[in-house]
Amino acid sequence: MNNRNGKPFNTAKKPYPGKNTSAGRPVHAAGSGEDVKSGDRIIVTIKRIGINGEGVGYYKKKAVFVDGALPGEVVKAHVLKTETSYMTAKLIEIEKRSPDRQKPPCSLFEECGGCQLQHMTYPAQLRAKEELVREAFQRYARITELPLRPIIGMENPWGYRNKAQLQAGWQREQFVTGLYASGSRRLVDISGCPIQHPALNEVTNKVKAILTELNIMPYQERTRKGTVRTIVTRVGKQSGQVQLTLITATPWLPSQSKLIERIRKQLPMVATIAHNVNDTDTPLVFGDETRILWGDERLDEQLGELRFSLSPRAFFQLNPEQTVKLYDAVREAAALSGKELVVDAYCGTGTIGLWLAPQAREVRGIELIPEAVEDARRNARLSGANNAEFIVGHAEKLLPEWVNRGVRPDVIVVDPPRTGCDRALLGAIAAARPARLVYVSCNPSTLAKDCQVLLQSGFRLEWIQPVDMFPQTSHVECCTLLVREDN
Ligand SMILES: C[S@@+](CC[C@H](N)C(=O)[O-])C[C@H]1O[C@@H](n2cnc3c(N)ncnc32)[C@H](O)[C@@H]1O
Repeated sequence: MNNRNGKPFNTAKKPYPGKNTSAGRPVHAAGSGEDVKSGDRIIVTIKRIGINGEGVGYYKKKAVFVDGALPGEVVKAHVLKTETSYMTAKLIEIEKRSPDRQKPPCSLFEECGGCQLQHMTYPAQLRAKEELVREAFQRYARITELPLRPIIGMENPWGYRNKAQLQAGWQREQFVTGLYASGSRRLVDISGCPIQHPALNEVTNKVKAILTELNIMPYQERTRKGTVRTIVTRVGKQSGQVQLTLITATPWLPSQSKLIERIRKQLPMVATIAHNVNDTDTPLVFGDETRILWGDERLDEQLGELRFSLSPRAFFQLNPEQTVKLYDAVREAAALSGKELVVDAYCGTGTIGLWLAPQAREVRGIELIPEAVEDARRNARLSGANNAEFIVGHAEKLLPEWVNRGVRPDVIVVDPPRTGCDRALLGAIAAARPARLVYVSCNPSTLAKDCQVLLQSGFRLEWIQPVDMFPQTSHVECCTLLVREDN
């Protein structure tokens, strides 16, 4: 099950301060020496924020995860589960409140699985994210003196998301769209999300109303009846145009021409209406087949000076404003002089490779999804980058093949999914011995684990630049520079 970042859902539950389900149970203070069982209440001092946005404290040296608690707070919590090395507990009462606590601006924060940190002021979120990176490197790479740069935050940390992916459902005799609640398949009806670009909220709501008028029903997993599974919208930051994709469980879309006509009339900002079919039970949002029903095949987007053209399924960074800052950090890390061969592994639509192409001799990108590679090639043409080529394949297969054939990149950039780099890829990087390795990551834990492997194969960690790509959530992106020890 994925959330709207296309990442696994946070399985932790949101807090319900004030609800006490353990009446009559003893309250233990930390270090009292008593054994704690599930159902007991404990008093914990929260030290930091965990990877899913939960508060982390310690009870007799055992980590306690308390959803909704903030660093510096002393909380009374109801123990839910005890394991050998950790416990999970539910927040009952805040005994000492953090000055960083705020009323979550979105009324759905407690229910919706999208954001984890709205109960924290933005400066505190940024500090917590730096701590997450430090903690990951301490835990997984045993590095305590980390060359961590201050995180780059946003001036306005709202309305930044350029893409919304909302599940369709049927509730109270109505067509609703929303996200699943944390750790469940319960759909939370969302008619306006404050971290999304306002155009996405408007388009989704109007499309939902048009579908209702035309009696086109949402698909329901339980009954396997209905049509529309997901409404995906993506907005171009410069143009304000919206690419709309309706994902259906059925191979057809009823009342198609009326649907197109009404969308065009009521939503002039929609530049593409696409239809994707997903009739599988997998957690993947998109199926294999996408048809353009009306309008442009691709959405135009611009990052800095570069122009991009995006097909409905292609990956593109969700926060364009912060992406420019992230890619600038990549450019600084790559320190190109014009003579280098750069490999951009996990290149998506070629954005990083093309950012670097003007300063490189040659760029080669590797990407698994053929449509994304087509987009990358088109983007290279749009940007006039005739020194960049993009190849479909697994990075962990292609790079080792190239290295075996004697290819020696000067700079390798990797930007893998949350699971991190494949071991075969890390081995090939070690064998290729690039002067610089730039590791872009959205998961500090896998970044730290992979860095530990790379540090053992002759690289030195120069710096890590965290960038807040997803304000209000617990996600943090990092650009990390590793250089060869012998350089
Ligand atoms: C985090 S995205 C990065 C995309 C791009 N660098 C950007 O900034 O937009 C990771 C990309 O890796 C691709 N991918 C996943 N596994 C891969 C693999 N084994 N080999 C090559 N690409 C892969 C995904 O399709 C996705 O486009």
